[in-house]
Amino acid sequence: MSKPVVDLSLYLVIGPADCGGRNPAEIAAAAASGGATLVQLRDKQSATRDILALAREMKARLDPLGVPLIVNDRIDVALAAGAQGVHLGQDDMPLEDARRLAGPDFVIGVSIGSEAERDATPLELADHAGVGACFPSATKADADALGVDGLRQLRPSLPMPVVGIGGISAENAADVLSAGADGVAVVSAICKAKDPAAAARELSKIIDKSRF
Ligand SMILES: Cc1ncc(COP(=O)(O)OP(=O)(O)O)c(N)n1
Ligand SMILES: Cc1ncsc1CCOP(=O)(O)O
Ligand SMILES: [Mg+2]
Repeated sequence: MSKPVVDLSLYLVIGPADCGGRNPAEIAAAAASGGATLVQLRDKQSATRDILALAREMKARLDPLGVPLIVNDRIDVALAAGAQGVHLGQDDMPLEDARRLAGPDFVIGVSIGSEAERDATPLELADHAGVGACFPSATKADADALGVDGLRQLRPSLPMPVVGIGGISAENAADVLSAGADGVAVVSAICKAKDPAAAARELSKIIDKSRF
């Protein structure tokens, strides 16, 4: 097996808490059909076996669409579900341990929110970085907002592809890309939309346009 190709352009981060009672796996599949290029299951509350069951359902729906699945925080769940990768923040499992457990072909994303976090991270062990919060986020109220200027400042010192995250919407996605991000990661902009596929299509158009 070789390392899956990951396109960070439109990265949906999603879990039961974001979906107002709708099925996260259905929303993820709708978003993928609308142009989401990568999906992260982020469930901070459910029992392990429920997270695993949801990861399996998501993977079964996303595989036929060619969209990889990343699991937030839980490398055990990611491996058990056969997901393509894991996302680890600064308080999660250290990258050295994750890489040793999962091997070279597993996709590992890391959160970077400041120069200090960058300096404390073995950057060579991560495949990509989530940088944020770009803007204040109701989804993760404890995340300090860097602003696009913070992203612009950090970007040149990060040797891997970067996705901006936090408070990103159709109104500001182009600013995040012009600050140097390779893609945008969103929760609310898709999960809270009445029509998640249409929301993904709109973001996807904005991303395509801002590349030319
Ligand atoms: C793509 C992406 N970037 C950053 C994060 C945040 O990770 P973390 O700091 O570990 O916070 P939690 O999401 O675990 O609350 C992310 N999940 N995805
Ligand atoms: C997981 C995460 N990490 C930094 S901000 C954030 C939440 C992003 O959610 P939203 O797109 O709704 O602001
Ligand atoms: Mg985390």
